[in-house]
Amino acid sequence: MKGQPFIKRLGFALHGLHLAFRREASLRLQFLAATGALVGLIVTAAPPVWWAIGILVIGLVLVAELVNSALETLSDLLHPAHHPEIRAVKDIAAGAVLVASVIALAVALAFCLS
Ligand SMILES: Nc1ncnc2c1ncn2[C@@H]1O[C@H](COP(=O)(O)OP(=O)(O)OP(=O)(O)O)[C@@H](O)[C@H]1O
Repeated sequence: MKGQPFIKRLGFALHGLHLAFRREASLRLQFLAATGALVGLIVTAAPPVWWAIGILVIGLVLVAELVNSALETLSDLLHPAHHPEIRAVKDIAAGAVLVASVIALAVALAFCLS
């Protein structure tokens, strides 16, 4: 499947986003939070630098959540039974989402205090 045209690869990526959004409640929640953050930037007429920072941290959280979802899906397919290493994979991926979310909260706090 290597060397597909760009439009096809774009289709695969959009399919992945659609699947993740349909399957993962946590991604839908993060998306809702991201929408809330963008509305907050609009209503406060935030300066461009805060838009840039806000969009970066929103992207960081959503990307972490998408990678976490992909790893969960792969783990469940390859090893549906309980295994300490599957637990490690899932917990580390969840840790990545936690780190991204704490960074996003810290940025939101800094914005509120600015
Ligand atoms: N096959 C497994 N072996 C060992 N531990 C597992 C396994 N599946 C899940 N776990 C443990 O349960 C936790 C939750 O796993 P699960 O796949 O339900 O992820 P989740 O974060 O609840 O998923 P979602 O993001 O879809 O809500 C994992 O972080 C891990 O600690």
